[in-house]
Amino acid sequence: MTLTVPVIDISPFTDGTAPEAVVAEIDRACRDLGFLVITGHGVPQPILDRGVEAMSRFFAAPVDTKLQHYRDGYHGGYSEFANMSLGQSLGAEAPADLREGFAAKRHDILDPSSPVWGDEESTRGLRLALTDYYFAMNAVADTLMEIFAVALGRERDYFEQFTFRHDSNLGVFHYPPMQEQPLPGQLRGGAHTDFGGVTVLYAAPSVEGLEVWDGEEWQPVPVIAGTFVINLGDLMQRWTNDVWNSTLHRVTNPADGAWDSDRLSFAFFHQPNKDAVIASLDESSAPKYETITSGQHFVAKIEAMKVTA
Ligand SMILES: O=C(O)CCC(=O)C(=O)O
Ligand SMILES: [Fe+2]
Repeated sequence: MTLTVPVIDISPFTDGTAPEAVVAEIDRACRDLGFLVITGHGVPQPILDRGVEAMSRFFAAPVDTKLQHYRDGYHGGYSEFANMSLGQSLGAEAPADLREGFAAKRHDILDPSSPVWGDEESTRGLRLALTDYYFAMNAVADTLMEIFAVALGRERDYFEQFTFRHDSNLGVFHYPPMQEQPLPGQLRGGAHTDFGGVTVLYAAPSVEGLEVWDGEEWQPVPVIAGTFVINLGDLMQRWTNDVWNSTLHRVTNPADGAWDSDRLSFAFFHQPNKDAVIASLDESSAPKYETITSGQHFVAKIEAMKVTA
């Protein structure tokens, strides 16, 4: 049987009309590919639109302007085109991804003088748009963690103790129009699994390209305006002792005739508190992994992804 990416309306959980049904559907999806598309998430469209508008303007600026949002040695802010390789996180050499990005963690969002904002006066609009966006995603992640807790046989608020002072990363990625033939195997985003707990991805309206490996072939993730793609990261797979899955995915290049298209995506990588102790939540199986903190797990993963060539 081919596993698919289901589309799940989560509003019956939040409004209390049919929480068990939502929990059961999400548990199923997490056991299968660990990928799902959610509707009924309650995030107002204008918050998403403002984020898209602010980040489109940001990426359209000259590189010199964007580099004002970068400081050597500081994690976050602007990262130039093709300086990272998602594929490399799997351990082998892989070509750089055909994208540029911008990243902010919660401590950046809360600090107007963080290096990620560059010249605060001219970029205040960007900061405010991303602040609203960030906390909207935080709320979606909190709801998902409640659903996850119930699905894993815990109280609804179980994960709060692990996430209350999280410093999750919001990554915004711009995949520019293709200028030249890519290197062999070079993609907009190489095949990888996400590292953390759960990712909330918004890729509408410039959507096409995200694919998930179902064990046999690459499947396109359903593209539906106003929805989020949710996927589990490696930390959640480990935390559930492999009962749930973190699955390989990638962003493909546009077809030959569509090279002038660009693509924008927002990925909120929800990560538990740095000091959260991750030990198997599955009581029906012997633990397969050592206990680790969320912070240790993250650092090990991120180091592997840097392009060294
Ligand atoms: O841009 C996308 O649609 C997905 C990007 C992604 O998977 C990632 O950055 O982890
Ligand atoms: Fe990813």
